[in-house]
Amino acid sequence: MNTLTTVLGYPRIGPRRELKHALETYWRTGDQDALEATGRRLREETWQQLQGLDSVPGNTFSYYDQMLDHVQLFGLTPARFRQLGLSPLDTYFAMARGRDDVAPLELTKWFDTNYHYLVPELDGTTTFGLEPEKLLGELAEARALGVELRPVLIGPLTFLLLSKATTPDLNVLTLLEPLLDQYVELLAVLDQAGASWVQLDEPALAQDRTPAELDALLRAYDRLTAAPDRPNLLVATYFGDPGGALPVLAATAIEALAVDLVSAPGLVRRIAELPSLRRKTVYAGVVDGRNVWRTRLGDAVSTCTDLRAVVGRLGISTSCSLLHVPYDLEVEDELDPAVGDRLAFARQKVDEVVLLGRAINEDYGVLVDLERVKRRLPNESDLLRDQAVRERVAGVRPEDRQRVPYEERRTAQQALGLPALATTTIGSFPQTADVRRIRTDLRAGRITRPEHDERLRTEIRRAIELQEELGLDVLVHGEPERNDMVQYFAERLDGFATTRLGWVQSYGSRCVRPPILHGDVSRPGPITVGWTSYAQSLTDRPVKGMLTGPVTILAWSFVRDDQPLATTADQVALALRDEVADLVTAGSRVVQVDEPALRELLPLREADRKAYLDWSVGAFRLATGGAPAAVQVHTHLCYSEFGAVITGIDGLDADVTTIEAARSRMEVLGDLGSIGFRRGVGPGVYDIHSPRVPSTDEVRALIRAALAVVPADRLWINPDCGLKTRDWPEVRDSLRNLVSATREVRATLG
Ligand SMILES: CN1c2c(nc(N)[nH]c2=O)NC[C@@H]1CNc1ccc(C(=O)N[C@@H](CCC(=O)N[C@@H](CCC(=O)N[C@@H](CCC(=O)O)C(=O)O)C(=O)O)C(=O)O)cc1
Ligand SMILES: N[C@@H](CCS)C(=O)O
Ligand SMILES: [Zn+2]
Repeated sequence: MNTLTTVLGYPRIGPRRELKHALETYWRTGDQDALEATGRRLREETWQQLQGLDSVPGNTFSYYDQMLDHVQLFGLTPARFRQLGLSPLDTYFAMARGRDDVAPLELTKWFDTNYHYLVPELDGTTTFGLEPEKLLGELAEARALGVELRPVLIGPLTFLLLSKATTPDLNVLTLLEPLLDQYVELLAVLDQAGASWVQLDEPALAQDRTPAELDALLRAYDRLTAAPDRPNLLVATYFGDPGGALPVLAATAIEALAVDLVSAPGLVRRIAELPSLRRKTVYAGVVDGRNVWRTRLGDAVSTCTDLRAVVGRLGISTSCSLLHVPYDLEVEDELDPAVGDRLAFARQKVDEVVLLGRAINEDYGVLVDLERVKRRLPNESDLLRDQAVRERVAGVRPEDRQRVPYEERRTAQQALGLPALATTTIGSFPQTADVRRIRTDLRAGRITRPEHDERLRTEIRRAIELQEELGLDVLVHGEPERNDMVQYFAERLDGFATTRLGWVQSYGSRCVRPPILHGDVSRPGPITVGWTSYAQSLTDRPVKGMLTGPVTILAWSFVRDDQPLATTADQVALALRDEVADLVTAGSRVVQVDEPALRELLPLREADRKAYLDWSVGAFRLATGGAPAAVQVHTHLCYSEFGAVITGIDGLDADVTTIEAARSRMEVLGDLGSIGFRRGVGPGVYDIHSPRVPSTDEVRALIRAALAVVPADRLWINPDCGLKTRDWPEVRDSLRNLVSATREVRATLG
């Protein structure tokens, strides 16, 4: 039987971020026709690019987020949005972005990736419905172009487990049966509409699952496969080994299973032990959907050949959706060929899948081509090696990761003269179109480097003046010189390459261009010192030096896979350690090292977490361990639930930790309390994800809630995260309220 080819999903933001631009225009002008036309065009282009595959995934397009699409699909729009009386599209965007006094759905990390999804809300009164118009419209649209789609849905178990119970004590699994009623109906509707396959994504199976959850999985797929009118079902597991869920799925009557052999190559052996899989199609996810290295095609062919021997029918696929990689390497005309030749983006990965399919189907000519491609791949030892960096990492001593005890530092830092409930912000100020234009103008040669620098200094002056006027205690320079908090550093470190158009969706219309960490990392010279010193020269108040930490730099880059992440993290940490030293020499008394992604890289399974926290916390401490006692080290975390890394956060040993908390109404305080966190902490009191200006009353209430857990001399008052996505008027008003609420509460302290 011939081997089948597919990919599990595709990017949707557009090769030149067409969807981002269309969305932001729509939010400004309300031109729905233009937005829909862009959506249609992007879908058509995607289907064209996927034509060479045996099965083309559908429903990979979304105007904002696939989980949010399922909220509408299953009639789960919370009442506070329905009451707004908006059109379906505007209701959808209201859930994503909030509106006036209506808070949006929570935004959180999609597993251990840098993609963020909106969290569906469930409560004791939840009832499900079915609104399949988007899915049906797309099927018809594709069919008119001669393309048959395999609609991709989030599987029922993952959907429930990723949702949030908004009433206490609701076990979301109790909603499985009524939700399955809707899936059964949906399958019938899709069957009726001519879909012969449906893909159900169950990435939650890569996490530890309880027996009750595995039982729910069995019930779910027994029920779905027993549905009278349904397409064939492909269940996709990815981001890791599905563990105990593998035999459960194998025992159900699903027709096909997709497994991620990049993150879990050992699965081939486990699959061989399950005779029921000899009657199913198994898709081998051998092309990495999350990293940009070319597939080692020869190795992939051997893996696929091994798998083919133990399953009913072999399929070849990507390890997960290609949502997490950029569109097309071909447009990257500025990449060093020594790096570029080792890469494959989404389009190239589709070609790899097609090529592998042909090779497995015994086309020996293709195998010869494969070998040629393989030979062109540089040998791992050709990676940019820097002996000095390797020796320095090898020479790191435990004391390099250790500052003097906190109490000694606290005494030394009293020289900063900060009040109780010290106020600060997280770093960035609005990255307006004008600020971005400064960089674009330099790049296009419209302004000179000195003009560029002067315009940035003007931005810094504006940020410092505002902070002084508002009366903040520890200031920031506002980061106007940075395109992105990771890319900026990557552009200034050896061992990284950056792309021109390698955009990857982070959330909604927001994108990032993850740098490519391809060799040994070192710092040719100071990176941030000039801007920070300039800002400090404008004020007597302390200005924070502002760096991105080693774990976050790794998490938000595409990282070499030929050595342990721990080694790569230490290389980055040493570069940052030198930057900290230079900042201190230039007069910085406070240095912040952001680690918003500390939670993100946390392994999905408990058993792997300790080792991760050891090296990640160690890298942060190596970056900051050289700071003298009198220098106050801050760190900042956001975008996550922190419970699972709370001991890691403690282990960072930062003097002050600012952390997202406003959206979750200070949930993190419970976690900090549970470990007896004893250093400075700033739980966010201003939700910066929404344009809403928090009132003084609101901020005061959050400060009071925090004071119940953290004493005033260790409590910091700050927003949840940086202000780069906000406008100046909102920022001014919000920070004014933040400072006045703080002053009011301060006045009541004994
Ligand atoms: C904190 N977050 C971050 C994550 N990952 C990162 N790598 N960085 C992060 O900051 N993950 C978790 C969160 C996710 N949050 C965000 C928030 C905001 C953005 C964002 O705003 N992204 C921007 C792109 C940023 C950027 O690289 N800008 C460049 C390029 C600007 C540009 O678009 N230039 C145009 C020309 C414009 C002109 O005016 O002429 C062009 O090149 O065509 C820059 O500023 O120089 C976005 O627009 O989406 C991301 C993640
Ligand atoms: N210093 C960064 C942290 C974002 S997580 C900022 O303020 O944007
Ligand atoms: Zn943040």
